[in-house]
Amino acid sequence: MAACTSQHALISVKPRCASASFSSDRRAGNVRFVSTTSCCPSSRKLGLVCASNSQSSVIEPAKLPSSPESGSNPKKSSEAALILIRHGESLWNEKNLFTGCVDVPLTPKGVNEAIEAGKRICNIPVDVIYTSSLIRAQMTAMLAMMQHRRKKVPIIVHKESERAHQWSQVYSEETKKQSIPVITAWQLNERMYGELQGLNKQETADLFGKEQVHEWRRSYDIPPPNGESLEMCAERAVSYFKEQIIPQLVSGKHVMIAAHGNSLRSIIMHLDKLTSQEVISLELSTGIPMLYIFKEGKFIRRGSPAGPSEAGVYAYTKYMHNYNQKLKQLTQ
Ligand SMILES: O=C(O)[C@H](O)COP(=O)(O)O
Repeated sequence: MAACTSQHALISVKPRCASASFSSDRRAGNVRFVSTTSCCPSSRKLGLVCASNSQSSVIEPAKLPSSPESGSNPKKSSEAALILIRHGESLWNEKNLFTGCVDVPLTPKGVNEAIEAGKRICNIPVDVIYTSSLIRAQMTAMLAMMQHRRKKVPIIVHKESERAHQWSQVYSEETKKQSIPVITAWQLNERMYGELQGLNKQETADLFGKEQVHEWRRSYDIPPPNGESLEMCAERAVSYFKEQIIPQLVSGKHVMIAAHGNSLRSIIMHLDKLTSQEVISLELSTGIPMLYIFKEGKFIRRGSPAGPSEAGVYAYTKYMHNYNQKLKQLTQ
């Protein structure tokens, strides 16, 4: 099970919590604004609230989520899962270097984080995966999906040229049903860090001052030198989310997005209606999945799904519970 290793963790990764306070309403709970060095003290739940079997606010049953029968053509449903996951630790995270749009792979620790993340979401239906165009997000998505109980094969969709599209066609409907399309989009990339890319974060703070560097890293509208502010990053990431991903959820497809600290911060800011002040304190740990339920046009934050051996995400909704039952039958 992943642990709260980050000094600033959005999410409690303790699998069970005494109470649950799921809400997309930013005023409703003690979610998301966290800065602590201790790991998950129950009195100070970090960010998201975890699964609990005693969860009482169960969403009404809906149609089964995509199942083997529905294949790549899931039925229209009134409820869809949205999983957000920041990539696991990269080689430059490890070295404390500003990374931005530089395409750096995961460390072994990052690989493990992705695998652990996969275990946490292994029971949640996934019909389509979105990742950035950067390898660390793609590795994370793939490694996480290797853990999924449904055992569908994630396949990157190549549309960069007509030939790439043609040459990657699959000619078996059955095989297609056993696949999950992975759509890569530069719009989900990390914010472009401009002239900070490749610099050491600590040395940059020593040189320019802690406050200045914090402003570059966390303010909403102040860009680092020749780079993107969070606002600029949101312009492309949130537009993409609205134009490409929401329609999938509306059609009942369950979506996973593997992306980056800042592209996801901008999406969460949108989902949770955070102000530009509030988003300053929003921190995402590497490799921790977050779950939202999309229902009747609204996003309901569901916390970090617990691992397979703990109280599962199926405690959240009957809909998920039904999917889980079906999955059990299939994989027995
Ligand atoms: O691009 C980077 O350096 C990190 O992935 C995110 O950096 P941040 O914590 O400074 O936003």
